[in-house]
Parts: sequence; structure tokens; C-alpha cells
Amino acid sequence: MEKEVILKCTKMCKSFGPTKALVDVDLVVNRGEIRGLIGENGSGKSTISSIVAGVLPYDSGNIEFLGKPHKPADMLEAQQAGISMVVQEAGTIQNLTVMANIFVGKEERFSRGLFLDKKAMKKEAQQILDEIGASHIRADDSIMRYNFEDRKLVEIARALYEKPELLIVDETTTALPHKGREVLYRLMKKQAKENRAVLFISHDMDELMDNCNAITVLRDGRLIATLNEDEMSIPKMRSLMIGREISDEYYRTDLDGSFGEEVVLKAEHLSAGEILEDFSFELHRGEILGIGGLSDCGMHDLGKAVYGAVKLLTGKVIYKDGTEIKSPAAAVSKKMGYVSKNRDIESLILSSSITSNVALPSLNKLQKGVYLSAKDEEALTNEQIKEMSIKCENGAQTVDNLSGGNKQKVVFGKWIGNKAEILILDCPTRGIDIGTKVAMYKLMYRLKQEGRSIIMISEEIPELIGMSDRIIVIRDGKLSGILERSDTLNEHSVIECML
Ligand SMILES: Nc1ncnc2c1ncn2[C@@H]1O[C@H](COP(=O)(O)OP(=O)(O)OP(=O)(O)O)[C@@H](O)[C@H]1O
Repeated sequence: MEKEVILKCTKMCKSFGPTKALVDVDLVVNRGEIRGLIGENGSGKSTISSIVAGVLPYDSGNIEFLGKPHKPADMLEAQQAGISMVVQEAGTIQNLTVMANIFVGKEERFSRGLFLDKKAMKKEAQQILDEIGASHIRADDSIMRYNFEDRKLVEIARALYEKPELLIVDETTTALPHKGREVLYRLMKKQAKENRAVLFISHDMDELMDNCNAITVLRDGRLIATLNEDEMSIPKMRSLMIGREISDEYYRTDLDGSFGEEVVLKAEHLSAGEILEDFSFELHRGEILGIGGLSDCGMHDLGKAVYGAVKLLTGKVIYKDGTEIKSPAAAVSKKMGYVSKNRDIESLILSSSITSNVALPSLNKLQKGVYLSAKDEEALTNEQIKEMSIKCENGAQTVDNLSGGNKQKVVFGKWIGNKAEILILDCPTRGIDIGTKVAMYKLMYRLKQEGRSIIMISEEIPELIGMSDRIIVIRDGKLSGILERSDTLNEHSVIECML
């Protein structure tokens, strides 16, 4: 049977100044399909989704949606045409309630004369939250009460409320806890089963294989291939993305989980956030200490607590020289670095340049008398652009303009540039393409060998097993087990500890 086309892009082009983000892209998405869109960081995936969803205009080419010309002036217009999108980073508005976030721009639907029928709004918002399996989120609560993961679920509710013909999911899964990912997969499958369509952007090869009916590969803004279900395989997808074969070995290959005796950081009886309670551990010189658990087990709070970024309810964090780490400033002065899971809000100054972001923790080092050495700042940044393969015009480009994965590389680069001795990495490879991931793991291993210490908080069990010397598993805010690196350690043993 002939497939019914829902979206047809022909020779779509988009440039940002000298950067050719999309070059003559022809993309056809059919009804009933979950289409994966893959490519390295900066290959143009989000540019396509932003154009189709009305966030960005295109320069030339042609788009048809449901057989009609499609050139939406904004997101609302694209939504009215039948396209909704859930994005990578925070897409909710602070200071509003959950329901106001769900119905933003559509409030008139509930207006009764001069007033807003908040009761009806609440009822409808709660209904959609319940429908997507997020009943724990209350429609009339302030959005600020909810964490990053729950806010993503609110965005999903907002996107699905309209029953869009095309749902775009732009790297949302890594922001969600495991349960939330399952919810999203189920909703995507439902969308396809109802003969609508999904455009699904992800770097996770397994979830792409499990959920997509076809995969489109981009490289440097050009469409390289579209693989149908029977042609899809991980090695093929990887090599089409990167343009060369890459090995299956992502992680360090040694089984030696040894590290120095010296304790460089000690956490004693920490309680913080809503769940973390009476938690203690020691980090050693040259150790990669993995921290795992379900997303809401308290591990993200632990990262913040160790960096002095949240108020401790009990306990203390002590650096090797006896200094108590009570603030990020104290942490930075002891050469500690922190990569937050909530990258755009907590780890970057989006409106500043790559150089300003990279140089920020190294300002003391870069200061010459009362002046900052612009030349040194630039050299430091260029080194990190090279080391982390940051795709950008130059260090003067504002971080806001970088692709998601390249922003993550900037965060990593700023702490590597600062020669941090202790790195607290919360989901460090989030949004990072497979080629760069391999490079990052190599870098982490090199840092370990140089005697630096890493706390790696991760929701990816293979990453924890693949990189850690020891894995501390947290369950419901408390220590549930410590697992040592060995050839018998497997996903099952970690999961057993987590649940
Ligand atoms: N507003 C902007 N201004 C300047 N350059 C931009 C802008 N938005 C995107 N770019 C550039 O366009 C290119 C494509 O970016 P895009 O965000 O589409 O990549 P991506 O494939 O989604 O990457 P990632 O996997 O890292 O999310 C990148 O080089 C990026 O730096």
C-alpha cells in the first residue's frame, strides 16, 4: 500500500552567518511512522525540527505539511497546523503554574468574559497529566515545585494536548528518568498507531532501534541516507553518521579498579534536597567513582551537595586539606568542577561567548595584575575547542547559538581547561554524539591516570560499569550498595541494587 506523506521537505537550506546548518535537505515523513533523525553534534537535527515546528524560518527550499505549503511564522502557527515539539532543555516557564504552562498561548479557550475559568483549566490539565501517566504532578501547583524531569513531563503533556499530526521529540529522553522514558516511548508508539507521525531525535542507538520504523542520517547539514526498518543496524547507523567505522569499544577496557590511597574528598552524613539522607562516602586520588540509582533516588541532589550548591540539612563535605566545602566558590578554589544535569540553567551563561564560559573558572590564573589577558583567555578556549571538538565559528560565538551537544562540550571544556582536580559530572555524556562520547571516556580515563578524581553520576548503567572503579548505588536517598570493578559486574547486579 502506498504510504501517505505527512511532511515533505525539498531542498531545505538554512545558514547561520557562515555556518551552513542545512544544505539541500530532502526529507519525507509518512503517516504511521516513528522516524529517527540522527547525526553527530551540530549536524543539523535541531535546525530541521525547529524549522518544521515554527521556531526558525528557512532560507530556501520548500516544505509541505499535510499536502499544503508550510511556512509557519511561529510555534503557535505550527501547532495550529498540527505540529508539536518537545525540546532538549528546559522548555517551561518559571513562575507559572503547571496548567498555565500546559495551556500557554491557548488561555482564551478557558476565558469566560473577563475571567479565566481556572476550574475547567485545572480539570483539563490534570486529565492530560493523568493520561500520560504523570498523575503525581498536580495541575495547580507552581512549576517551580517540580524538578527537571517532571517539567519535561509537563512539556510532553503540553505537546500532546493538541493531538498533533506530527510530534517532534528532540532529544528529550536523556532528560527523563527511566520511567518517564517508558512513558514517552508508549506515547510515541500510540501516536504512530493512530496513523499520525513522530520525528524522533536521539543519540541513543538502542532506543532508536527499539522505537523507530525508519532512520534518517544527517552529516554536516546534508541528508546522507534513510534506512528502512529492515536496513537498520547500529554499526550501519554509526558509520553513516560519522563517515567512518568506529570501534565497539566505548569504555575503558581494563578491569583494574585500583586507585590511590589518599582520600581527596569526604562526604559525612549528608542530607539534602527532598530525599538524600545521612549519606557518607570517600573519594580517592585517581578514582572514578560512579554514582547510580533511579533518577529520583537523590543522586542529582548529591552532586549539588558535594559541590556546595545546595544547603545541607545535615552533614558536611570536607576537602583533603580539611576545608569544608560550603559553596561553589569554595569548591572552585579547591579545583573542583561540576557539570550539572540541568546544563542550560546551572552550568552555562548562555548569553556569553564560549570564551567567557570556558575561562570563567580559570580567571585567577588568567589575571595579569588587574587585567585579564585576552590572549591567554583565547588560547585556553582554542585549546578546549580543539580538545573537545567543539563545532563553532570561533570562541567569540555565544553559547546560546551552539547545538546541544556542543554546549555540553563547553561545560566539560571549562573544567578541563581549569585543570580541575576533582570533577563532579552529572550525566556528563547527555546529548553527546557517539564519536565524541568515545573521546570523552578516553579523556576521563586519562584524567584518572593523571591522578585526578571523578564522581560520575549517571543514569546509564553500561556507562557506570564501563567507566567506574567503584559504583555507589543509592536507593530512596540512602546507600544501597557499593560495587567494585570486576569482570563479573553486570547490569543485573547494578539493577538489583537499585530496585
Ligand atoms: N542560532 C544559531 N546561530 C548560529 N549558529 C547556529 C544557531 N543554531 C544552530 N547553529 C549551528 O548550526 C549547526 C547545526 O546545529 P543543530 O543544533 O541543528 O545541530 P544538532 O544536530 O541538533 O546537534 P546536537 O546533537 O548537538 O543537538 C551547528 O553548527 C550550530 O552551531
